[in-house]
Amino acid sequence: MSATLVLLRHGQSTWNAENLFTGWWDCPLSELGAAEATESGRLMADAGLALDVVHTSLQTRAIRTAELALAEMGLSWLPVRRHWRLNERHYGDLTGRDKAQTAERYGEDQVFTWRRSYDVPPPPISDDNGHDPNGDRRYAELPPDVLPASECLADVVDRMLPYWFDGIVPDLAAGRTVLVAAHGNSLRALVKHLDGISDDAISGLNIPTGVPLVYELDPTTMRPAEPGDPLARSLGDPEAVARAAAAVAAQAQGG
Ligand SMILES: O=C(O)[C@@H](CO)OP(=O)(O)O
Repeated sequence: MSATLVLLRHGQSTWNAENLFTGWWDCPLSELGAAEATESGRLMADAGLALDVVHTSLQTRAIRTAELALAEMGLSWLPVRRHWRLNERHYGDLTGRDKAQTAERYGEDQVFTWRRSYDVPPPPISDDNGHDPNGDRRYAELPPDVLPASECLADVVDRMLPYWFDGIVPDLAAGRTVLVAAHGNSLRALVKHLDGISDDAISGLNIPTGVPLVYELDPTTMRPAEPGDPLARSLGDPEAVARAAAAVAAQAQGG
């Protein structure tokens, strides 16, 4: 018997559609994103996935994606738990900036380093940013020491893994089929752990919106029985998934 884990990046958000760095900013799904979320539910139902429990971040786009997918599956009644540790990577002072304009201003190499290097965080969010999410009430009880001002992927791995081990693994160990609805970079962090991807190689992984990734885990190790390409675990048309991943990679090309 294996333990089944489904990872789902939220559908396109309004800030994805506008090509803005989003991070912890709480924008909603776009109309297309809502349709992607519903379609992800259809894909999971067609794949015969009998979900038992759902985990989401504290961000509306992931929460709504799970709601729409579950509604499509007739599973709106499932128990759901939410945690800030599944949030998107905090984009620091890039939050709210246009990705292509940022590449024009600082160069594509610098922006690639900020977006996809493992251990270089963007500059910390500044007082004049205008889109500082940290004062939101949902984070009011977080100790100041864990509230980020900016995060690289290594930071996300460090703050996400405690929730993986303490919040999600116990569900899998109890034999539950688990859906995690989260974000491009919090899922890159989880996939890095699960598939044992190196710090260098993870920079080449881009996860498309609204595509479920299905992991069959060895219940002893809670790692995939067969490590491999995370996108090869996608439900849906592989060519469309590859095109969508390439489009994510290209979001920060200058004009
Ligand atoms: O803006 C963001 O928060 C993320 C995901 O949408 O973007 P990127 O893919 O550039 O890391």
